Amino acid sequence: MSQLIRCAVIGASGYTGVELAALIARHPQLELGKVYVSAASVDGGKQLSQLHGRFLGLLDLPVTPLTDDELAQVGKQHDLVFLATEHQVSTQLAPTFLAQGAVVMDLSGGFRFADAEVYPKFYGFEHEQPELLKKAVYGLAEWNAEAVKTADLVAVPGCYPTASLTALKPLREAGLLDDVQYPVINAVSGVSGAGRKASMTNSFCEVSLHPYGVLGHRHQPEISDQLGRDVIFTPHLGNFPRGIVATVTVKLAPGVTAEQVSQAYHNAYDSSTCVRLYDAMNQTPSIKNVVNTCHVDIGWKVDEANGHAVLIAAEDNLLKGAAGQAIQCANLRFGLIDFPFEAGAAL
Ligand SMILES: NC(=O)C1=CN([C@@H]2O[C@H](COP(=O)(O)OP(=O)(O)OC[C@H]3O[C@@H](n4cnc5c(N)ncnc54)[C@H](OP(=O)(O)O)[C@@H]3O)[C@@H](O)[C@H]2O)C=CC1
Ligand SMILES: CC(=O)N[C@@H](CCC(=O)OP(=O)(O)O)C(=O)O
Repeated sequence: MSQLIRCAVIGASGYTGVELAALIARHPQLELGKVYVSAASVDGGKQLSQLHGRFLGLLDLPVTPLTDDELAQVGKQHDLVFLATEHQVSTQLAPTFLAQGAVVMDLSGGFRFADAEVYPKFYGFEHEQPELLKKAVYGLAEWNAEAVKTADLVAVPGCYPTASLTALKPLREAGLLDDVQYPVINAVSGVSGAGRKASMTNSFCEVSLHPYGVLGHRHQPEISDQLGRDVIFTPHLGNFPRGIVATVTVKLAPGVTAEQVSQAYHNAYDSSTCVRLYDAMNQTPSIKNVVNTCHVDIGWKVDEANGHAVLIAAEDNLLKGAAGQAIQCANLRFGLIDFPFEAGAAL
């Protein structure tokens, strides 16, 4: 493919949006077109690198307010539109860009469920595009690559589901999990997981380390839906900026050995450039090893005597948990190189 794919980012001043813009700007086969904020945003017209100094020299371009005039053009002027916007905003914008002929990658949860009934219960709004829910493809890149290759609307997974599903799916698909006992997922996220907008719960003096969304977080149905079985999921907010560690306790099917578990991971991921395996936990996956990368690191340990295993996944919530996975999906959809995973790629 010689022609560059022209990309727009909606919500570019946000934490995932700016990471997307930076990945696109460095991608040899993508071209960064316009980057947008809401029509009335206080940041309209400012340089992206003025809002995020880390990208000075790379993202010296203004953020454009998404006015009605702009809205009428985005999907005509770009081949690919990334939505790094809040869930309901994404559901309102996606149909317009699709109708204009663009491919849409949505980082929100707005299209992650085929069943519209999930939305009032877990997202607090009625979904107004139930027909699009059936067309959207869940963009867990290592598991849905074939479907992503032909999708016009990709629902990029949530950050916690990416870590949890990457750890659990190899065992589930290989039939190694016990049928009765729910996998138990405890995960800790850095504060950027909550976005850039100020709020009391995310303010410096309020954040310590605490669970939230207990038995009611919207990522529980997302993980269960994609895994094909119920789980217990408890997220925690930690006092660091970015990264997620998910520690998952599972009961194994009767007689499953450590060797079978190891084999399932290698079968699933040996050809993946994104997933790194920590065999036998000689090292423990940690945020330090994945932050500012697009990798998800997986470790595990099996106790054959009691039939349980502990699985650990670590990722950068803004990269493999959001923008990096969106770029993986764009690579699949447009038949591009495996950037940013190919040798020598710098983030
Ligand atoms: N943060 C994370 O770790 C992850 C986030 N996600 C999802 O990705 C999406 C973006 O998250 P995040 O980057 O954290 O969010 P932020 O709050 O950091 O950014 C939101 C962006 O959207 C813009 N925006 C708000 N309303 C509109 C609108 N009507 N039209 C256009 N732009 C708008 C905001 O700018 P302004 O308000 O100035 O217009 C800002 O640029 C969310 O759906 C989130 O759930 C998914 C995985 C991980
Ligand atoms: C720390 C924190 O607040 N994290 C966010 C999850 C971010 C994410 O993955 O976003 P989606 O909403 O797109 O699924 C939360 O728990 O709501």
